[in-house]
Amino acid sequence: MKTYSVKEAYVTLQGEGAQTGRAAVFLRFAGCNLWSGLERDRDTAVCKFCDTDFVGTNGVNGGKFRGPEALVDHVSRLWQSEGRMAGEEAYIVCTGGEPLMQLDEPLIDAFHAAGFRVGVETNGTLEAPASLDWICVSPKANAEIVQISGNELKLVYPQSEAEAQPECFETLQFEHFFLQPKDDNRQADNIQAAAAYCMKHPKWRLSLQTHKLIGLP
Ligand SMILES: C[S@@+](CC[C@H](N)C(=O)[O-])C[C@H]1O[C@@H](n2cnc3c(N)ncnc32)[C@H](O)[C@@H]1O
Ligand SMILES: Nc1nc2[nH]cc(C(=O)O)c2c(=O)[nH]1
Ligand code: SF4
Ligand SMILES: [Mg+2]
Repeated sequence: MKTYSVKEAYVTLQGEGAQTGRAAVFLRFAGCNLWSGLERDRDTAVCKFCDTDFVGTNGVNGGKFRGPEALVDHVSRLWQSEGRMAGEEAYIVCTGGEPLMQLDEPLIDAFHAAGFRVGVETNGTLEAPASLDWICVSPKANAEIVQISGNELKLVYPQSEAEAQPECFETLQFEHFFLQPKDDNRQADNIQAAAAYCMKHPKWRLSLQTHKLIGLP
């Protein structure tokens, strides 16, 4: 039976994109195909600006889970821990790392059977299962995008490479287009640049990482 490696899992509010403010279990899978996660490899990685520790299974509520049922039980317990009910608004966001390295149809089916709707945050380099309820693709320069449709495209901005400019993505099949300012040592400038771009190009909306503003994980 397949073993899922989870860095951490916790209930928070979705901080980004069109579902901002929605309560969800964040399920962070370990590992990514665009960076080892080790600081010594950052400069040579395909994706160099990651704001996340996704290495190993030692985070809060992390671990290895044998088979879909074990992981669904774990997530259901977290969702129900503060009186939230299984059912209509139960929501899980699968992220990472790159969740599509591990998230498969049997796991999505099991989440659905437990009453969850299932979203994913992906870098778009792997095809997303069609049974997902919400697909957020965040393309990265120098990484071919194969998942070219979904609910939202959320581009970290700015990325200097020509193939990662907003214009490259705006004909893809998404309902929402967001620019998310890159969180690095130039964050204030990046916010201003993203805001200016959105004002000039109304197809794009600004996605601030609102969880970071209010101290949520
Ligand atoms: C940590 S990634 C995990 C999911 C997937 N690997 C991906 O890249 O979409 C979650 C989201 O955070 C965004 N992100 C990562 N580093 C960021 C940073 N320094 N500033 C702003 N957004 C960032 C990603 O682009 C993605 O939308
Ligand atoms: N609150 C909160 N919202 C998020 N939306 C996407 C996130 C991610 O890291 O995938 C994230 C995250 O790490 N925390
Ligand atoms: S693809 Fe996502 S998880 Fe992987 S290094 Fe980039 S931002 Fe981080
Ligand atoms: Mg995050």
